[in-house]
Amino acid sequence: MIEIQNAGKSFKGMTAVKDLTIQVKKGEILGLLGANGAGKSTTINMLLGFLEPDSGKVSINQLDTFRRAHEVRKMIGYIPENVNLYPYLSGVENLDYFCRLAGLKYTKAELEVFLLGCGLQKGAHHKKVSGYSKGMRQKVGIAIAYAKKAQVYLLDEPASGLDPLASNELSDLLKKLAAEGATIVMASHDIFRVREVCHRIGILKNGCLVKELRSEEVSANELEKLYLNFMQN
Ligand SMILES: Nc1ncnc2c1ncn2[C@@H]1O[C@H](COP(=O)(O)OP(=O)(O)OP(=O)(O)O)[C@@H](O)[C@H]1O
Repeated sequence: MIEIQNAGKSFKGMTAVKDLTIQVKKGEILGLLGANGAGKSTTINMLLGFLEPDSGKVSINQLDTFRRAHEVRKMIGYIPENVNLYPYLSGVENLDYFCRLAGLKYTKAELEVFLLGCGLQKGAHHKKVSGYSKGMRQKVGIAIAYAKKAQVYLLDEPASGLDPLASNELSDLLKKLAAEGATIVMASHDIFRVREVCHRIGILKNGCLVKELRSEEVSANELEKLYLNFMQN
């Protein structure tokens, strides 16, 4: 369970996140929408324990994400917009390498099951990652988190630059992970994708949560109107 309670963060006197309170339960997907500079990445960086909030509390499973960063990060899978992998290693070799770094050793067959479970087709498993599309690299990134048995997935702009099919596959994968009990936060500019994949949506503006709603409460068009209204006023 993710708990952000009245968290604030400024950089050189400039507010990035202000009095932010959000909870995300096990099995839930929260989408964070907001314009450039709204505070989405700062929120994710506080959850990752890279940034200490100036005020308030940020915790995952009741552990302070900054003070207990080492323990907290073991529970987290972080998937940035561009997943960094070793280009001259295959998908299986990358997964094996990152699992070993985390102290986990799996057989080749087990690694392949993780990759398949995250949607990477068998034919790609032993090909060099340098030839992978962005969507394929993302699947490996998620497989790394999955193999680490991450309880929390934090995704920053995951659908950006993905073609509709890859983006749709990513949505299905996130829904599957949530159904298995993962807690997921996804920062995005993609209103339609967020509406489609997330259970709840938070709209950030100038570091403040200006609106929180359940996806089922609005159609994609209504969400877009609502979002634009907040951005313009
Ligand atoms: N390390 C930093 N040093 C100084 N200012 C920062 C730093 N990180 C973020 N900021 C500022 O904090 C504010 C919020 O930035 P943040 O990156 O969290 O927004 P965002 O919603 O993720 O934006 P984007 O959609 O462009 O990624 C911005 O004004 C940004 O310039």
